[in-house]
Amino acid sequence: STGSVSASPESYDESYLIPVSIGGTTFHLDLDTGSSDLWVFSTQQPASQRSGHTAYKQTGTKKSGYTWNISYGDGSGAKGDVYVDKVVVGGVTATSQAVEAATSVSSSFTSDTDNDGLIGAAFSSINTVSPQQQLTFFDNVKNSLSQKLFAARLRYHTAGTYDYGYIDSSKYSGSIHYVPVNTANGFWEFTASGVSGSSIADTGTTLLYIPDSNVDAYYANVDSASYDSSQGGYTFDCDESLPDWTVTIGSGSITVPGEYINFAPVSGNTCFGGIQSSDGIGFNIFGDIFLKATYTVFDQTQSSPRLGFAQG
Ligand SMILES: CC[C@H](C)[C@H](NC(=O)[C@H](C)NC(=O)[C@@H](CCSC)NC[C@@H](N)Cc1ccccc1)C(=O)O
Repeated sequence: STGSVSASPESYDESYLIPVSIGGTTFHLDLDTGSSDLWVFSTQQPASQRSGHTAYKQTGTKKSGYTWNISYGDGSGAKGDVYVDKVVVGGVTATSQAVEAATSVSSSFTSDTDNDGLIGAAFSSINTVSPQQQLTFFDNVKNSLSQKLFAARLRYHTAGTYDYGYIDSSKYSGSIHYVPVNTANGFWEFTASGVSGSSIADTGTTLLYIPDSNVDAYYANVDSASYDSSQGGYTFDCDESLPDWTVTIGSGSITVPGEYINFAPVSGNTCFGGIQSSDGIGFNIFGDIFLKATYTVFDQTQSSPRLGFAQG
């Protein structure tokens, strides 16, 4: 089988949401290659905590005694219990998917009323369900796919797609360049030339986080840029045109247009940069600012997983 689903950006491309059918109800979820839990808002939460969200009514079979509890790098988190239900994404069906129903979520999830939860697409080894870890949607369906892969084509300020089971050559230029993935930490982790340390491809992270030295070198070419500790990152005049950022990954290179690196206004005519420091995180994070310039293939067709990057 194959399938394709639209990925619609929230304002400023903060995140990209896809329609997911769970037990016949459609939820708008953040497909997140940086985590491995499929969780949704549910009627088990206080009404005030789920106001404005589509909530799961536990249509599936409860996995008694199973719980989950996840924390994210931005300090947000959620927890709850576990059901098994039918999940459909872009026409691709998992008949018995672990659906993690929230009993509580942190305030940033409550306030983002476009988002009804996350569908994790990192490796199942970091799924948080206890006493037995559960498989991601991709792990559940990959054997049924024509090819064991999915591909992200996120776009700048407009809807993109996630393709399942096939590569759409109309969505990129040049060729796809593949690099090996280290799965030891459960992420789609790879090495990028000229960027020290390990990097992860994370569709669920908004910005591009790279080491201080790379960040400083980039903004040295932006006259109005400075590090603003009150905003927690580099800011600059919204009207200043920004240089492109190019990186070599394996045998290919990807260029992020400067326009994409103006993330959003923070106050008046001051804008917040899409490139920020990864120091203190433990990984570089190639989030949406980078991914929206690419066609990225999350590939398990070989004996070991690999990532493919092409210019979008
Ligand atoms: C503080 C938590 C650390 C980062 C770690 N958690 C993780 O690595 C989790 C799985 N992944 C994440 O926190 C990040 C990757 C961090 S790099 C280590 N990706 C998922 C995140 N963007 C999902 C999200 C989407 C929208 C709003 C908020 C959050 C842990 O549990 O130990």
